[in-house]
Amino acid sequence: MPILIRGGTVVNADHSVRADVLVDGETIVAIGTGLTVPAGTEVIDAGGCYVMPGGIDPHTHLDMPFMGTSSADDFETGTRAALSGGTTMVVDFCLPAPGQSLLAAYQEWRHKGEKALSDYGLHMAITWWDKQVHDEMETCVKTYGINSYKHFMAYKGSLMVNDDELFQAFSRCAGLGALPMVHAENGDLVWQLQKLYFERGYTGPEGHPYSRPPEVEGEATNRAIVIADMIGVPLYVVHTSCTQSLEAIARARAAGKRVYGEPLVQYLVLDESEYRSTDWDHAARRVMSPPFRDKKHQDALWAGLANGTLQVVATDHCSFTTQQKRMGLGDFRKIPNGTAGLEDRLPVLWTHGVATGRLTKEEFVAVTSANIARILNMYPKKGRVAVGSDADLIVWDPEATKTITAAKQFSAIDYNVFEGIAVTGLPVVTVSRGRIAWKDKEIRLEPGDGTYVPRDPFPAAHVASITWKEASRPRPVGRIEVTP
Ligand SMILES: NC(=O)NCCC(=O)O
Ligand SMILES: [Zn+2]
Ligand SMILES: [Zn+2]
Repeated sequence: MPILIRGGTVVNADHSVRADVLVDGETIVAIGTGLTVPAGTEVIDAGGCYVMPGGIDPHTHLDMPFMGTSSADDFETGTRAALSGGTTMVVDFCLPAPGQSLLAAYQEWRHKGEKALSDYGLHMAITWWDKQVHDEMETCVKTYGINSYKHFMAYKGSLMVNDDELFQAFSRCAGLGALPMVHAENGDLVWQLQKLYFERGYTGPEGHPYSRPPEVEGEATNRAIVIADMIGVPLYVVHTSCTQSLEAIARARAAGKRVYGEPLVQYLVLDESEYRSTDWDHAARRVMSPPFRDKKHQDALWAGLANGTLQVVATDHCSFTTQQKRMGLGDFRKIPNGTAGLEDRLPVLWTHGVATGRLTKEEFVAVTSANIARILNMYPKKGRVAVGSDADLIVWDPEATKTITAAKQFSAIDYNVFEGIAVTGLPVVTVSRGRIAWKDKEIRLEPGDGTYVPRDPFPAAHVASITWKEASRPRPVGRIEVTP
C-alpha cells in the first residue's frame, strides 16, 4: 500500500525543506507539496516532525562467535532493536575462522541473516592470509557484493593479522575496488600489558582499560594509515575512541589521504569511570575494545564529528548477557568483549549531539546514514530522502522523550549500558523498504522480511585514490646502458 508522510520537514545531509513524501512499493516516488496520491494511500501525519533517511549502522556483530561464546543478539533481535530505534540497515561482519574459506563463511552469515527484519549487508573479515583468501576475495566482491574488508590488528592468537598480511590484503582490496577497514590496536602490546597487569594481581574488569591505553590505539591507527598510503587505497578505521587515533586520522586527511573514522555512540557519552565501579557486573558489562575513554577524548571525538575528521557514528553492537560476561570472573582477559547500542544510537546521539548544539540536524543525518552510504557505495539509494531512493525513512519527533531502560528494550540482553539516560528525540515511525516497520511503539515486520543488500566495488573515492597513487608514484630513472 502506498504511504504519504505528510506535513513534516525533510532533512537530508545537505539541506532541509518542508515537504510531503510519497512512497510506493519499495521506493520514494514523489517529494513536494500538494502531491496527488493514489487511492488507498496510508497517510502518516508528520506535523512537527523531521523526515530523515533511516539510520545505517555499519558496525554490528549479530550472532558472532567470539571469545568462547556467541553474541546474544542475532539478526532477529538485533534488527528488531534497530528498527525500533530508527535504524533501517545494519552492516554486519562475516568472520571466517582462521583457515576457513571466505565463501563458506559468507554462506554461514547469509544463513544467519535469513532472520533479519531489516535490510542488511556484510563486510568480510580477513582473519588469515594465503592464496586461497586472495582468490576468494574476488568472488566475495564480484559475486557476493562485499566491498569492505575488516582487519583486526588486535586479538593476538585468534583474529589478529600482522603488517605483512595487512599489506597484502590492502593491496588486494586496492585491485578489487574494495575498502580495507581496521580494528586499530597494537595487539602485541595489548597482549604484553594484559599479562603484566594480570600477573600484578589486576584480575577485575579495570584491567581491561589499563591494558588497552589510547597510545596502543593511536600507534596502530597510524601504522594502518601508513600501510594504506603505501598502496594508495582509502582506509576506514572502526571504533575510533581516542585523541591519538583521531589525530592520526586528521593528519592523514590534512595530507589529502582518504581515511575515514568511526566513533561509537558509547564513546561519545560513556567514560572510563564505569570500569572502576565496585559492582563487578556493572564494570564487566562495559568491557569492549577499545574501552571507553575519559572526557578529554570524548570532547575530541565530538569536535572530530563537527569538523569532518570523523564521518560515521556506529555502535559495534556486540551484546553479551551478564551470564556470558561472567566467563571472565577472576580473569578480565576472558570477559567477552562487546557492548550493545543498536536501539539507542539515534536517540542518544540526537540528545547529546543535536539538542546540545554539537551537531546540526543535517550533520546528524550525515553521520548516521548519508556518509556511510557514500563510503560503502550505496548512495543515494540509501542515506538520502530523494525520489528513486529506497523508502527507508524515519519520522522523528524532536520533542518525544523516554528514559532508556533494559526492562523495555528489544535487545536480548538483561541490561543496557545507557540505563537511566533520558533522551529527547525519538523515531515515532520507521519505514523500511516501503513498509511500516515501527509505529505506535510496535514492531510491524517479521523475521525474514529483511533483504540482503549487495554493494558494488570502485566507489569514486577509491578510483581517485588509486589514480593519484599511480600518477604520483616514483618513476624509474632512464640511463644510458653501461657496457661492462
Ligand atoms: N569491540 C568489541 O569489543 N567487540 C566486538 C569485536 C570488535 O569489533 O572488536
Ligand atoms: Zn573491533
Ligand atoms: Zn566490531
